[in-house]
Amino acid sequence: MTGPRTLPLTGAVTAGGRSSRFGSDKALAVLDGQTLLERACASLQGCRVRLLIAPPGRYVPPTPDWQTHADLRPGEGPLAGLESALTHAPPGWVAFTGVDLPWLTPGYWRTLSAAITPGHLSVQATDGQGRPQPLAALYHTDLLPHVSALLDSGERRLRLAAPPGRTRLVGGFEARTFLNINTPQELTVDG
Ligand SMILES: Nc1nc2c(ncn2[C@@H]2O[C@H](COP(=O)(O)OP(=O)(O)OP(=O)(O)O)[C@@H](O)[C@H]2O)c(=O)[nH]1
Ligand SMILES: [Mg+2]
Repeated sequence: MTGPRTLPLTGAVTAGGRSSRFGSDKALAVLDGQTLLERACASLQGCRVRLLIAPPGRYVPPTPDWQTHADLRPGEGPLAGLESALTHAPPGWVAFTGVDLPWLTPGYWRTLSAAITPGHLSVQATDGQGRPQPLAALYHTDLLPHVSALLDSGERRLRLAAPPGRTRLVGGFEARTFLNINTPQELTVDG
């Protein structure tokens, strides 16, 4: 899936995990004829720059225009994946997600992009319970020093990547948007 580069963002898919709950590499698990990695990348195909954050050589990106970059500190979780994405992205906004949210769409990212406002450094969707979704969010590259400082201090929680006062929250999404695949059973639940 190619199409016009309509989103003035860097798209980044973090795929450096071990899929320990899934039992095999969940990035390569298939849903409706596409791997989870392909589905995540497809939602971001309209971005100007596309980054796959994973060990080089682990995956063949869905199209050749995805640049693969390793973590700066491997094995530390998605917050370290975000650090690598913010390091390798050109200055500006990064649409960041994982491989395990198979129902994200280009329209999802357009909605978050439309909510970018001066003074904010992150735009995050909220689910039906009002909880922010940091694994399918926009982050500004200006957050890099903050994210690196968190990691330096031993912090690993992705939800701390953006200070609440600098985060714009957006609600109103369909429930299945945030269905997250951690086990093979979750893949068989129809979104
Ligand atoms: N770059 C990078 N991405 C990661 C890392 N750990 C997890 N991820 C990615 O972050 C997303 C969500 O992580 P998890 O659901 O915890 O995935 P996981 O760590 O592979 O699975 P579990 O081992 O079951 O926790 C997935 O896309 C993972 O590939 C990491 O150390 N580095
Ligand atoms: Mg994990």
